[in-house]
Amino acid sequence: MFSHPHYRSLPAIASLLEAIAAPAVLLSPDYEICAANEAYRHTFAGSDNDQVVGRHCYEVSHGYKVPCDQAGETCPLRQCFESGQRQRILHIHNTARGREHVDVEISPIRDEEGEIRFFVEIMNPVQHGDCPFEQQMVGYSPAYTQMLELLSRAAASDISVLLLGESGTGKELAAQYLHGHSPRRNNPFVTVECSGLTESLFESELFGHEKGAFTGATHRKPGLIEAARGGTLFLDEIGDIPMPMQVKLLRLIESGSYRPVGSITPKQADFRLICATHRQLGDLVAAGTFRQDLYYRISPFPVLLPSLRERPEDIIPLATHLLQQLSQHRVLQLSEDACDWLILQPFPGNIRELRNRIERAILLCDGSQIEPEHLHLDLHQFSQHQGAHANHTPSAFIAHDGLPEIMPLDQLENAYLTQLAARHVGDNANLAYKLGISERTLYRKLKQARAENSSNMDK
Ligand SMILES: Nc1ncnc2c1ncn2[C@@H]1O[C@H](COP(=O)(O)OP(=O)(O)OP(=O)(O)O)[C@@H](O)[C@H]1O
Repeated sequence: MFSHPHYRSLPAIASLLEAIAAPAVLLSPDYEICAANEAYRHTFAGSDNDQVVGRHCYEVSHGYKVPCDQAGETCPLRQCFESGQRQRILHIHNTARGREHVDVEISPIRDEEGEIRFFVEIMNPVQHGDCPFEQQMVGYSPAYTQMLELLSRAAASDISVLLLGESGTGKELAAQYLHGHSPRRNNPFVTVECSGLTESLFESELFGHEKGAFTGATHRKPGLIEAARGGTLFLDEIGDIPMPMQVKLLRLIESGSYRPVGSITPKQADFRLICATHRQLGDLVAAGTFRQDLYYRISPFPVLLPSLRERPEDIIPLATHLLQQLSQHRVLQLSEDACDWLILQPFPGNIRELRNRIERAILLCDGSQIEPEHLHLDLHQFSQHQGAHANHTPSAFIAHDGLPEIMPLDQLENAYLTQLAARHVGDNANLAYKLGISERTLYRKLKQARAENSSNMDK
């Protein structure tokens, strides 16, 4: 197979591959694996060299029968061949440990005439095996993979990252990921929750204060900037910082120095900045409530975290991961019905809402299988009953103070079900799930409610 003159240097290149700690292969332009290092063999085929050499990379890494670009993915080898340059891309590989995101880096190897003869491909796992379980990020959808690729590109540098996304999409976890994959990972990761901080508290918390700086300052207190020295400062909900504090933050970012409250000597800061917000900062700038200059300073590398609605295929892998994480002393699994129910949910609270549902379901489930009824309990239903979302609440029986009028329970149920059924036409199965009853029971109750309503009208 390797008798062609181009393959003469193979043994030398193969032994060079062993000097690379990450999984690495030598590929031909026809996607054939010509040599593989120990780490690659261990990751993809146990330890037997013959199981990978001579096979196609797309077959071993992905289980595909055709190259990645013909399977709807970007193929790094093809891109490298066409551009003649090193390429980097995030791919999901089927390893012996399961599906994993890997940062694929591929470089061309040329002969004396400058023709590309081989490619060296190095695969760095994106998630370190030593990452604590609760900090592991799960997801395989294209929207999530694109986001993860941006994070892994930004992680190695010191660039300021702005994490944008709805509440519960994983912004704080993404900030921890950035820190954990950065050269600063052995130094502190310090979170500052910006919403609700007053100006004076913000200043003394962030910059620290000297002894006697204000009444009650009985000793010198180092601020969070000092605590983050050499590490990462994560400003969560930065869109909530009032204007006067924005000026101070801007000064800190621009000059890299700050003065503790009550001190005249400036101190040098040393942190990598990550900010997050669920707000549209552009709109806040337009409305004049967020400084444009600060916006530009914090957003050289914006990353948008997709909502769960945009990645429905990740709901079950996430639910399974959270179940494993939260039920450590029990062996629990999701029933098929529970999975079917979960993927129908809109999840306005994103992964945090999914997590809350799983956490409650673990407590409500006595057996070993989580069923839809364990997942139903819904905060929105409570708030609807409290009149918080009066537009979703059957108005006929809600009094001005938001509480239901006192009326016989069966009438209340009839009125409630009649209005719900009118709003969910053709969606009885989902409605029954949400109400925690079978579809047949819902049908029976609705029939009864309609009969009673019409007999009341006849009276
Ligand atoms: N990709 C993921 N894989 C597994 N768990 C995740 C993932 N993303 C988020 N989570 C979990 O979802 C929950 C919410 O995440 P996180 O607190 O990071 O969201 P957030 O966007 O910062 O929310 P908020 O805007 O409300 O502060 C956490 O329990 C987190 O561990």
